[in-house]
Amino acid sequence: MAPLVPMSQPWVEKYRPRQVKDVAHQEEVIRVLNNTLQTADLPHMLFYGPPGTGKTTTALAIAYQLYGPELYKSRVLELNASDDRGINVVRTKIKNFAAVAVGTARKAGYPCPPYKIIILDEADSMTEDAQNALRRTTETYSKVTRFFFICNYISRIIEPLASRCAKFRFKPLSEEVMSSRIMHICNEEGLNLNAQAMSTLSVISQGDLRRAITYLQSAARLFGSSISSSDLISVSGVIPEDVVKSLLAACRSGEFDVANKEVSSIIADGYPVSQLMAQFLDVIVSADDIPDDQKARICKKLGETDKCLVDGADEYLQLLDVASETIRSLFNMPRTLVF
Ligand SMILES: Nc1ncnc2c1ncn2[C@@H]1O[C@H](COP(=O)(O)OP(=O)(O)OP(=O)(O)O)[C@@H](O)[C@H]1O
Repeated sequence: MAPLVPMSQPWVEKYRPRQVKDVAHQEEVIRVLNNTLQTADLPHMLFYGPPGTGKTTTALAIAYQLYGPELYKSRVLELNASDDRGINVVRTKIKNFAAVAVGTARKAGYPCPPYKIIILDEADSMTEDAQNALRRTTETYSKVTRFFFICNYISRIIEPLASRCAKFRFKPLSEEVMSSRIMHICNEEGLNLNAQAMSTLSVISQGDLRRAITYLQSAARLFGSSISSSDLISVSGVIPEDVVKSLLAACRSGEFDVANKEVSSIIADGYPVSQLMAQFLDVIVSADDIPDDQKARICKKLGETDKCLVDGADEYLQLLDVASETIRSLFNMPRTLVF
């Protein structure tokens, strides 16, 4: 077995870009922000987009480039998902920090503007009351404090708050960008990842670089410096492709007993059904030989089943329901025809 790789710091932190210009794949956002950094006169900002695409990294980099290591701690307040998100935190912690004015400071190489920054990660998990209270706080203290709101879903940020910010959308990272960042980490950490493992990592991380780096570090910790595709699958909780394909093959047989046997075996093996459904959806959507109307029927059932699972329904019955509807769709059986 290859030697195990000693770990200390999480690699997502170790390889987090420190400068705005080093954030990959968000050229448009970075161009505008670099211009803004020249004047050091920032508006309130709202960064939104899928997970692991560089939103937090960009906010931290801007703050660092403005204040440098010495002033950073006193000028920047970071609040993330582990902090309380209710109205009380807005009335106390945020307000207390935002209200105190700061003067101009001089630190060589850093603009040190005369305002502070509050970075609110996962702002879309804040209650509506808290967001309303924040709206007033951002207005009242806008001369002395700038806010960076970070979220995945902009629709969950109340309009009066969103409209007070410059909005920046972060795109999911392309496979090439993910691969090049991963290659960089592999080179630095002395890891060996073949082309198949790289492609698997890209597929299972779905454009989320944080997830890709975390899987890579977990695999290195468990399997050493030579990492295979199956090592990555086993640390990711992703269901092996052949299990998903066997379920579809069983449905294609058109026989309920065959599908039921496959479903029972999947449940007995303990695979999480909601994850299986997500992967089954990908297989259905990308199947060239399934006509659109059949795909639509199966996708609708997957959506209904997903909701049932969230509400606590039985995994075996839900998976069997998906398999049954898949057979019905593939063989154009009317809904009333039940096995
Ligand atoms: N565009 C990018 N360029 C370079 N590295 C990136 C980029 N996006 C993500 N990363 C890497 O992934 C890690 C996580 O990124 P980050 O915390 O910025 O994601 P995020 O968009 O804020 O995600 P979330 O919505 O889950 O908070 C970073 O430490 C960095 O190593």
